[in-house]
Amino acid sequence: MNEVKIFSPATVANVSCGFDVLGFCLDSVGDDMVIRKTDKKGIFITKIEGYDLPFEAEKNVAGVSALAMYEDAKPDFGFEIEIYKKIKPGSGVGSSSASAAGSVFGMNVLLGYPYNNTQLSYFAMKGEALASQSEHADNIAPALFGGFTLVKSVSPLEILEIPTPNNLYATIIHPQIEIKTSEARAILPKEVALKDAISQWANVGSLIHGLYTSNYGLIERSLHDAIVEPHRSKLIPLYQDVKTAAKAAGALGSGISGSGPSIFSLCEGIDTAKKVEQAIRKVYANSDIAFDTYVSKINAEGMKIQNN
Ligand SMILES: Nc1ncnc2c1ncn2[C@@H]1O[C@H](COP(=O)(O)OP(=O)(O)OP(=O)(O)O)[C@@H](O)[C@H]1O
Ligand SMILES: N[C@@H](CCO)C(=O)O
Repeated sequence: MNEVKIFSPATVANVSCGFDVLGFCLDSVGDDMVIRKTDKKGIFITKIEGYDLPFEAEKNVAGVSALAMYEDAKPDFGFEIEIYKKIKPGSGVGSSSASAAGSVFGMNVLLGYPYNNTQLSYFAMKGEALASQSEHADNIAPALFGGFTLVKSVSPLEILEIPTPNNLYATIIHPQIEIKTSEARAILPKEVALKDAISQWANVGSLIHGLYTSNYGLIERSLHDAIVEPHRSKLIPLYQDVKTAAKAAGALGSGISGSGPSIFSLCEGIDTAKKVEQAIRKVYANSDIAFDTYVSKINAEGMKIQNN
């Protein structure tokens, strides 16, 4: 095979209590990418559609992750990358991760699958670091593995797959303002109070238990963030109003998606997810901020090959 077309999904990182460690994969939104072998050695980004992003491999997250893998694999040919970007950069649903993970996923297919998903996550993390100025894999892991993932450690990289309850849906609202991950990280405190840390790790443990046992009530009681949300929520207009409206419409809970500005709500059942969508649309409809919304099943598969 000389060319592979892929769907590279959007993802939600943090999931309220799991800053930098938890994430899940979305089904209804993602980028398309084409990766092709070339006779000329090296990594070449030859097409970018949708958003204005750098073509130089060293300045594009897709190129940085591809170069990291290329230097390890040392093939006697090169790769051309085309990016059809649908996920707005800086939207909080893993735009940079979709590109960073997509390029290495496609290259791995063309190389005959020498790397497993954890090794691919390692290369993708190098690309993600260009965007956020820190190595974290909470968007990359769900994009590559699908479903919910927990990044137990980045060094050495260890990723756990968490089962997804069948009837769990996500509703996303994306206010059209840009928040750069690097800036949203810079405002976070360097130290946290012990009482907040206790509440946070209790919630991470109980959320994982709720996901394993499809206990929606426990998932609901675990979707809290004592550490990051108090700081970042100030960057998102109408954030508390969205949370309140989503809860009143039946959501299990809501939180900042990644570093924002998107806000996710987890819901039991598609009907509730759609009701939540209508409710949160009303919050922003009364403002002068443009927004879009969507409902997505949790994508258990992650990246998809689209070749016939
Ligand atoms: N291929 C790419 N796709 C998206 N962003 C890229 C790419 N290459 C470089 N970038 C840069 O990365 C930044 C966007 O990444 P950032 O992590 O801030 O947003 P995000 O991925 O949407 O957010 P989050 O990680 O919170 O979900 C922008 O500055 C953008 O120019
Ligand atoms: N865990 C990361 C996700 C965004 O890349 C953050 O919240 O900064």
